[in-house]
Parts: sequence; C-alpha cells; structure tokens
Amino acid sequence: MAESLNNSGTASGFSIDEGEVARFSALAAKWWDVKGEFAPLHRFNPTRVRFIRDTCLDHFGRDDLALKERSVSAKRNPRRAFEGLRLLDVGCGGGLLSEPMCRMGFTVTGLDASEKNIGTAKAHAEEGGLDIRYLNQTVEQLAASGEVLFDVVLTMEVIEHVVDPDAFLKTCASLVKPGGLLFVATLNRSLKAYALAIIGAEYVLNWVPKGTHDWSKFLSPSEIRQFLDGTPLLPDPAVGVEFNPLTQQWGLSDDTEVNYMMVARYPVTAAF
Ligand SMILES: C[S@@+](CC[C@H](N)C(=O)[O-])C[C@H]1O[C@@H](n2cnc3c(N)ncnc32)[C@H](O)[C@@H]1O
Ligand SMILES: [Mg+2]
Repeated sequence: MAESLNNSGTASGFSIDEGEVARFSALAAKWWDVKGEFAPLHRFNPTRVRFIRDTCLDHFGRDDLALKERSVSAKRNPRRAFEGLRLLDVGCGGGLLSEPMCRMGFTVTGLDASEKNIGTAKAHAEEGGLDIRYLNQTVEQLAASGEVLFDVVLTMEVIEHVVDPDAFLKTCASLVKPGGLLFVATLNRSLKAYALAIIGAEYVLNWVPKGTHDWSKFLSPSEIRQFLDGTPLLPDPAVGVEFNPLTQQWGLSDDTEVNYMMVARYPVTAAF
C-alpha cells in the first residue's frame, strides 16, 4: 500500500478509517460475485445506474444529442451518450459503477483508498476491454494534485465509511466543475434504517457481513445538505431507494428513511 495511505488522520489521507478500508480490502476478490458479500450492491445497481444516467441525460442535454447522432432515444440506447464528459467515482470499490459509466461514454476515473479494490477493478476492466483510469488514492490527495475538475462526481455508499464526512464531501464537491453534478448515496440515520439495514440485512437476511455498517455513521439528507453549505453546489431533494419484498426488486421511492441518493448541482454562474 502506498505510504501516504497508511497515515490515517494525516492531511493527505485524512478521510480514511483504516478498519473500514481493511474490511473492504479483505473482500476485494468478491466485488464481481453477484451472489457474494456485495450481492446487495449488484441488486440495486440497475436502479442507481438508471438514476444517474437519466439525471445526466437531462442535465447535460444529451438526450437531444444522442437523438441526432443515432436517431434513437438515448434513454433506450444510452451507449456513448456522455462522450466528452469527465466522471470521477470516489470510493469506486471493484468498479461496479465505473464500468457502466464508461460504457455510456464518460471518461472515467475511479478512486479508492484500498489498493486491493483498485487491483480488482483494474483487472475486471481490462478483461472487459474498458479504458478506465483507476487510482489508489484518497479524494484529498487527488484534490491536492491539481487535477482537472470533473463534470460528474459520484460518491455512492462511501460517506458512511469515512472519518470526517463533512470535510470528505466538501473535498468531493471541490472537484466538480461549474455546470457539473455531484451524486451522493448513503443510509439515513433513522430507526427504520437500524431495523432494515443493520438488524435485517446483517443479522436476519445475511445480505451483508455483520459489522458492515455502523448505524451512528449513517447521515440524514439534511446533514448532507448542511455539509454542502458553503460550497456553490445546490442540492436537489433526496430520492429514496427501496427494496420491495413482494417483487424482490429495488426501485426509486419517496421514502428516504433507509437508502437514498442526492444530486447537487453547480450552477454555471456561481463561484467558489
Ligand atoms: C460500500 S463500498 C461502495 C463501492 C462503490 N462506490 C459502489 O457503490 O459500488 C465503499 C468503498 O469505499 C472505499 N472507501 C472507504 N473509505 C474511503 C475513503 N476515505 N476514501 C476513498 N475510498 C474509501 C472502500 O474501500 C470501499 O471500496
Ligand atoms: Mg455502506
């Protein structure tokens, strides 16, 4: 592991909780096992990929472009709709989101604090012939390196695993270019989330290993909004992601009590 990543609490690596990163590293080989420890991420991946795609098609006006270019709706055929746009996937794990984003045409950088995760992600992208730039870095290191800003920054299911979520999110926001978007997904610190995401998913259904989540690190949508105060990004209302036990499917929902996603937009005219 790179030296700078061993120093939890240092300026360069300060968002890292070593115990959390070690837990994900230990599972690095399992990212693409659809029946393994990351099965829940695989199951709700289509819902969040669709949400990101539809939000971006709308925001960047790429529906029209794709229509002109291919004479089919980009919603039906989103292939390469985002050509020319730079996307950063913060805490990319094995690349479950980076890969579909690359397939839709984004120029993707995936970043993770775990060297092993980055190894898995790189190997899987190579097998699939996908050109993704994967970095074993923290978002603080990338921000400090003078990186060109991104049209889209994703931080999905990561913020509940970092040391200082406020500073972490502000650093993620600082990498969004004017006119760009930040996506955040996490779990709400509600009793319902305790019942479903901790007791249900970890202890009753065994969907994820016990100890995957610490309820006290879950965040409410209003906390996410507060973290973005003082940045030029303006958050949309949170959108719930809900599992329907009858259909056994995940989908978008008005209920943000358990899993939710939030989009924040950087207006072109605002200045940091
Ligand atoms: C639940 S996984 C989510 C992976 C991916 N975003 C997804 O949704 O498929 C959380 C990931 O965040 C990474 N991580 C945890 N703390 C981090 C930090 N401070 N900086 C960067 N990555 C971090 C872990 O190594 C792990 O790969
Ligand atoms: Mg999580």
